[in-house]
Amino acid sequence: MTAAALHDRAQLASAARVVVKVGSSSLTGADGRLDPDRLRALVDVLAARRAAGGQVVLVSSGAIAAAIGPLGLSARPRDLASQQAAASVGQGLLVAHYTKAFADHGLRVGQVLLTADDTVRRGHYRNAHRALTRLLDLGVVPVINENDAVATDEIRFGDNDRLAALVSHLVHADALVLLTDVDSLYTGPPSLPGSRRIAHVTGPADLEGIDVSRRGSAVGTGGMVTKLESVAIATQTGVPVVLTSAAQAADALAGRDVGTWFAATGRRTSIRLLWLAHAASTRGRLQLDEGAVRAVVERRTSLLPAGVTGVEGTFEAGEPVDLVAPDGRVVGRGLVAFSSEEVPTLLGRSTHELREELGEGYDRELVHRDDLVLVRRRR
Ligand SMILES: Nc1ncnc2c1ncn2[C@@H]1O[C@H](COP(=O)(O)OP(=O)(O)O)[C@@H](O)[C@H]1O
Ligand SMILES: N[C@@H](CCC(=O)OP(=O)(O)O)C(=O)O
Repeated sequence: MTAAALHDRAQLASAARVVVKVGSSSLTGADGRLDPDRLRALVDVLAARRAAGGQVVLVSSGAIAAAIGPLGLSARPRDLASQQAAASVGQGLLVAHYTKAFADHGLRVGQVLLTADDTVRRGHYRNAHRALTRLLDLGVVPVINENDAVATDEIRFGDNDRLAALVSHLVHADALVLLTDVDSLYTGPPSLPGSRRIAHVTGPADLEGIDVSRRGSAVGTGGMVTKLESVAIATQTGVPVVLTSAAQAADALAGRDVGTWFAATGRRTSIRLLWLAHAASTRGRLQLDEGAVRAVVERRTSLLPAGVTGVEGTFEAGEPVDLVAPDGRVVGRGLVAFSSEEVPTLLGRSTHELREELGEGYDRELVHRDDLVLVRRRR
C-alpha cells in the first residue's frame, strides 16, 4: 500500500493508515504513574477507528512511567541503567494493559520494540517493514516502543517522537498523529499569557519566532522540541502531522479543526539520509581538503580517500561521521565505508595505489554518494 498524500486535515477522517504516537504525559496521572483509565480512553478511540476500517499503528511511550509504582520509585529515574531496568519492568505492564483494553473491543495487539538502527540500517529496515506490514494485514494493532532495555545513550532516540516519524515512513502511513498533554502547538509556552494556538503550519517559515524552549511534563522527555523534529522528518518525507492532546484524539482522527496541522512539504524519500541529516549522532570526523569539499558539495561525488587529510573518533564501517572542511565547517554527514582503524592507512592515497598495495576492496570510496548528505547550516 502506498500513502495517498493528504492535503488537509479533513481528509484524515478517511485515511487508510495512520500512526498515532502517545506520550508518557498523556498516559500518566498527576503522580507520574500510569493511569489505566487514560490508556483505556485512548484505546476506545483507536478501536473505533479500526472498527471503521482504518489501520492504526500505535507508538506508545510510558514503559518507564509504568514501572515507577511497581518498583517503589519516587520519580522517573535519571541514570541509564535504572531507566533500562524500569523500562524492562514497565513495558510488560504497559502492553498487558493494551492487550486487555484492545481485547475488550475484539482486537489483538502485537508488541514491537525498535532501536534507531532498525529504522535506518537497510537490512533492519526491511525486516521491520515486513513484520509491521504483516501485523497490519492480520488486522493486529502494532504497539511500538523503543527497545529501552538495550538501547544505550549513543544509539537511542530517548523520546518516541522521532521514532514515530521514522515508523510513519516505515509503514507508508498517510498521516502521523502526535498526542501529548497540550491541545496544539502554541506561539510560546502554553502556560504563558498571550501564547496563541497555531492551527496550521505549511512549512518551516511558519515556525520562525515560536518559542518551544520550555521543557514539558516531568514524565515526558523531549518537550515540544523533539515533536517539531519529528514533524520535520515526517513532513519532509511526505507524511502530514497532526499534533494535539490525547483528549482530542477522536476529533483529530475525524479531521475536525483541533490541534496543529503540519502539511507535508516533501515527497517520500530515503529515510536513512533524512535520519543522517537530522538526528544521528556522529561517531567521528573526516577532515577534507579543499578539492574534496568542492567535489562533494558542488559536484555531489563520493568521498575518496585521496581527499581526506585526517580522521578523529572511533567508529565501525557503516557508522555516521561528519565531513569537515579545512576551515572547520561541517559540510556533510556520511556513512563511512571503513572503520576508524582502517581509515588512517588509506588517507591521501589514490584508489589506484590502494588497489596495488592493499588489494581490491580497498580501492573504493570512503563515503559513497548514496550514503552522504550535505549539511547547509552550521550545527
Ligand atoms: N510552544 C509550545 N507549544 C506547546 N507546548 C509547548 C510549547 N513549548 C513547550 N511546550 C511543552 O511541551 C510539552 C509536551 O512535551 P512532553 O512533556 O515531552 O510530552 P510527551 O510526554 O507527550 O512527549 C507540553 O506540556 C508543553 O508544556
Ligand atoms: N521509551 C520511553 C519513552 C520515553 C518518553 O518519555 O517519551 P515521551 O513521553 O514520548 O517524551 C518509555 O516508554 O518510557
